Amino acid sequence: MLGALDDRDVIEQVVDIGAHPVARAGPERDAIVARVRRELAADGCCVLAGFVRPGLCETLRAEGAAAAPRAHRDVDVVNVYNTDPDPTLPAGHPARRTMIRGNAFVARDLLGSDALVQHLYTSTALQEFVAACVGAPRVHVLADPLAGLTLNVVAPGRGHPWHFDTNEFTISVVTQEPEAGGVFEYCPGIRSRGDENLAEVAAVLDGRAEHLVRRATLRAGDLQIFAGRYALHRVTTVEGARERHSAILAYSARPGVVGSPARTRQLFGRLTPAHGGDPVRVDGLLD
Ligand SMILES: O=C(O)CCC(=O)C(=O)O
Ligand SMILES: [Fe+2]
Repeated sequence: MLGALDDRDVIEQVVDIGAHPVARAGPERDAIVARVRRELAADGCCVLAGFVRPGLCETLRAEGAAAAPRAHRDVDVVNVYNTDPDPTLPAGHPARRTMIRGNAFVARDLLGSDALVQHLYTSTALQEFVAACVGAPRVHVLADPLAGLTLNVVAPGRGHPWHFDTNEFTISVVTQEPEAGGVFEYCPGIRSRGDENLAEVAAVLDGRAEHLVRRATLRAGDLQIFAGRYALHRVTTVEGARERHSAILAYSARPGVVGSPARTRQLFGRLTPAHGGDPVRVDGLLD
């Protein structure tokens, strides 16, 4: 399908670089970076529509669909922070609100080492572009062999409930659209490094804060850049017969980021030797 891939070629072969000239530094890439930064500053979210070449969208979809049965499909009871229940917290605290997590992740090591999305994830050119977009000197793939790159599988009748991400920024590509539902909803910047903003988080969970909720239309092959550590977000219930699949490419400005053992077990049902050490964290928030 793709010839031998030198790193820079990945972007040129996979991305519709006519529409999105992001492969090399220069004025054209700068213009896209400026747009992404504007949208991230205003909204915490930017969608580059038609990022993947149309001819490769079916490859991405088929590779995802082939991997989807390997998702860890435990239906969990979670809170927005994905932390353990803490009965010492006051009754109105958002961490005490539980939800059903109906989505399931395929871990990176089960996606197929030669899948298109693996090449995209490790592409230096994509990382340079992402770093420029998020204003970091560079970004790193996670040191986590499971969570760095995942396929998020949301089956009909299920949703991915409100949550915050562990990493500051996430890049994602829907690889298979649902027939209906499965909408990405988010509340940009609802919390910050120093402020959990518990009252508004609770209001969103209670459905009392529609004014804070935005919706992104994500079509297969679009690239979404999303500031998910500080934005509460979810995928609404998928309707119709088809699963919703999205590839989640997690990067961090800090090297060595690995998920906590508890979260890793929750998401993937297992640990690897990489999950033994002291986790590198980017802030002191609840999760
Ligand atoms: O599948 C998506 O579009 C969002 C997934 C997400 O929020 C996550 O994996 O943390
Ligand atoms: Fe997320």
